[in-house]
Amino acid sequence: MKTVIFDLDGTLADTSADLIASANWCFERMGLAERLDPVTDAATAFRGARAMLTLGMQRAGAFDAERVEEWYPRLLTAYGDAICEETALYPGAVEAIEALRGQGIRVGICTNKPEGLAEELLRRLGVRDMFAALVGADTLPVRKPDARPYVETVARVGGALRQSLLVGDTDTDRKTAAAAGVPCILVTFGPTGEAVRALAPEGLIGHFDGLGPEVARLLG
Ligand SMILES: O=C(O)COP(=O)(O)O
Ligand SMILES: [Mg+2]
Repeated sequence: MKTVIFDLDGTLADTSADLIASANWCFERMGLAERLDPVTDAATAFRGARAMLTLGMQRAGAFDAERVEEWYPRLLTAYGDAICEETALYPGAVEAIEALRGQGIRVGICTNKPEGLAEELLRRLGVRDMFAALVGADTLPVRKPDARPYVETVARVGGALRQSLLVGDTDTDRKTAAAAGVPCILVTFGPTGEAVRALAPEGLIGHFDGLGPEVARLLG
């Protein structure tokens, strides 16, 4: 009944370039000269569509919360049209997940990407069938860091909460795991690097090679 639940953006896949391209598509149409950078603004991309819109508007000195909400669905539509141009799974992700599955460990995805976009991306990456369940930002009325999407993902893969953990990349994942009362492994290969240590996760991995040993240590 051991279960490992994965975040998607910034954890399983580097989606930053395609996310930022969709934000820049919006800024162009909004008449803003500001553009986000696919490398230096990657951490903001992993915080999602609203975070990217907010940053671009703030930098342009044109932040407007209503305008963020107005452009949010447009950004998602643009993103959905070009969701897998530059996006790639992180090295070793497939092998590490297959190894967990080979040990009978259940695996699922709990993401703050809207469910339809997450389903589409995983299909394009050819890995949707590896996961027994996927819960997205709009699957339930609440999203991470609320514990409910995580608890629901564990239930949908047929796992037991007390023998589960979350692998993620941000403080949202760390808070979600804490709210659910389960361990959290954070990845250090993303744009925040070793600084994720400050979030005091129960485990850290710098490469997917390290996942199996960390899961064994934390779930026994
Ligand atoms: O789109 C977001 O807000 C982040 O998505 P994630 O939860 O898969 O990292
Ligand atoms: Mg993430």
